[in-house]
Amino acid sequence: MPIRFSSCSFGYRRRQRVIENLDCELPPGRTVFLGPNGAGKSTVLGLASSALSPRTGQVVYEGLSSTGRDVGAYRRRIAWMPQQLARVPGLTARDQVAYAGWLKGMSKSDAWHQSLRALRQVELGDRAEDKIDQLSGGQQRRVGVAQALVHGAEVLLLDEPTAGMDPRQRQVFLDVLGNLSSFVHVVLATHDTADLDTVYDNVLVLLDGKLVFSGSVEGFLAHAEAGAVPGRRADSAYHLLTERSHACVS
Ligand SMILES: Nc1ncnc2c1ncn2[C@@H]1O[C@H](COP(=O)(O)OP(=O)(O)OP(=O)(O)O)[C@@H](O)[C@H]1O
Repeated sequence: MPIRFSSCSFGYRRRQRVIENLDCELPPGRTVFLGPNGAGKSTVLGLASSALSPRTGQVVYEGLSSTGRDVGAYRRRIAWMPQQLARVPGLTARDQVAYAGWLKGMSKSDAWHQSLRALRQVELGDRAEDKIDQLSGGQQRRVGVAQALVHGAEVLLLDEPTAGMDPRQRQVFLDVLGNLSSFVHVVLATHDTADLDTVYDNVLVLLDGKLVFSGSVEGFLAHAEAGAVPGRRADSAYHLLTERSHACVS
């Protein structure tokens, strides 16, 4: 599936360069996207979703460019859940999910029908008729995942979906990920390295807008300190990779 970045640069303001000449692929399967605050993860996901347009270079998914005349077809195949969910107060959870489907080009009746399926997928079928602002923060994030799932996209880009979830909600969410069809590819930005080896296939690590690691979970964990206990290997690998790369950059 890969979403391919070719010589991509992007900044939010003139002269700002958050991403510079990025050449990389977001791989197929389940990918966890790590990096410190401000590394540029949300920016990369925004570019991959086509919500942001690169200043130079291009982002391509299966021959479709994220900008220009391909953008509609590109967006139908890729779903994005940003960190800040756009909630419409007064709408029910189901209205909100159906609306997201309609925005992606589904007919009203199809979006309405599929919205309940998507809410059931995130275990919120019984809350479908509740107003969105009556749900907890973690439940609202699961509604956001349902919005990403409603139109049957091939790629889900999820930006810190488990932020603010309690351990039970987080487990529900991880089960949802585990139950997705193998035809759905996921790239998930997070600071959470727990259960990395049981949930994901691939790891990306971004630092100052540059990828300092892209590979399998096993390849990533091989960077851990020799003595790291099993539950700490992911943390150890992350810290060693980012510290080493910082030393190279500075
Ligand atoms: N709307 C914006 N306007 C100006 N600068 C921005 C904007 N959004 C992000 N930035 C800057 O771009 C850089 C990358 O931010 P980004 O949100 O992509 O990082 P991140 O890795 O997702 O961080 P976090 O883990 O904190 O969510 C940061 O320096 C940030 O200050």
